[in-house]
Amino acid sequence: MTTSIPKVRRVGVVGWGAIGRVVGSALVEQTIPGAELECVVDNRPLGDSAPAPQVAFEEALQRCDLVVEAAGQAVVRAWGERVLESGTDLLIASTGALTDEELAKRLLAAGPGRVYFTGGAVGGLDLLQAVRSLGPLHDVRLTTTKLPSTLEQPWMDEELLTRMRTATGPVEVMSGTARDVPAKFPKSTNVAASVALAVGDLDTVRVRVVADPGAHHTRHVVEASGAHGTYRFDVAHLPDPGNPATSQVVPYAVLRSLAALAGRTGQIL
Ligand SMILES: NC(=O)C1=CN([C@@H]2O[C@H](COP(=O)(O)OP(=O)(O)OC[C@H]3O[C@@H](n4cnc5c(N)ncnc54)[C@H](OP(=O)(O)O)[C@@H]3O)[C@@H](O)[C@H]2O)C=CC1
Ligand SMILES: O=C([O-])CC(=O)C(=O)O
Repeated sequence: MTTSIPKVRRVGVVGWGAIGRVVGSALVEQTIPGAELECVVDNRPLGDSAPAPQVAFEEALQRCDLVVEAAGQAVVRAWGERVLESGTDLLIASTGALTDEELAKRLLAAGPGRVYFTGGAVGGLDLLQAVRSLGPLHDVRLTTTKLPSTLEQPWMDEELLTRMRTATGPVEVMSGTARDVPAKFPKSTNVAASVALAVGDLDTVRVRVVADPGAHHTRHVVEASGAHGTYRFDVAHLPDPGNPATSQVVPYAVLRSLAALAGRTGQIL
């Protein structure tokens, strides 16, 4: 009998921010058996603060067999297909990029690398994806509530900005579908696209974005119903102290995804 030597995934982290730093540091500390940090890609020179070589994206494709995108939707658009065509797998955090359905189709068709999406800040996606096999979900709603400052966008007019800045309670800042909302809040509502990915339709998912000065926890409530049941997932996360637009749990969701990709046994799939 021959014993096969498990392959160690050589991981490149793109984006050395709230998510990337925690993911990269955990990989260096070998908390994910079968995965190690090979290199880091970021806009800014990181100097000694990165625990692995900082390289250009092209070099990361030579060195890695798995790239974690933790930089933003623009990076998925600019690099997604090239990563996959180079034979490197890609784990995406900025799922909001999938609201571009042409891009989503191209990513799913590209290879030989494989594309994956982390569940990120929202729960229940596995169950919604399973339920979808029984038949479509007719009514899917997501309500995301965050601190007003994390939701301010360049396209907002003075009236809305003033309303958000002077709010003493919850203020609805946008309602729309998972097709519209992640493009308007690219760093803050990727969860809407993640829910749409699970239920298989951007337009079915109705999204409300609420700014609340009392939202010391970021809250995502997913409610769904269909012929086979009703579902409700309600999460409240502490925000990352350095980047309150991102919940503290998100890098750990990425690490869980990496553990599954590295073949960790006992993993909940
Ligand atoms: N699925 C989910 O639940 C969630 C997804 N996200 C997604 O993850 C992304 C990262 O989140 P987070 O870590 O909190 O963000 P941060 O802003 O803390 O970090 C992102 C880092 O990526 C860098 N970066 C941006 N563009 C590029 C580029 N083209 N090439 C290399 N580096 C780049 C940024 O540099 P600079 O600042 O100079 O631009 C920054 O250092 C978010 O933009 C969001 O799209 C976030 C939270 C939840
Ligand atoms: O971290 C969160 O709670 C959600 C978030 O920023 C996103 O969906 O982009």
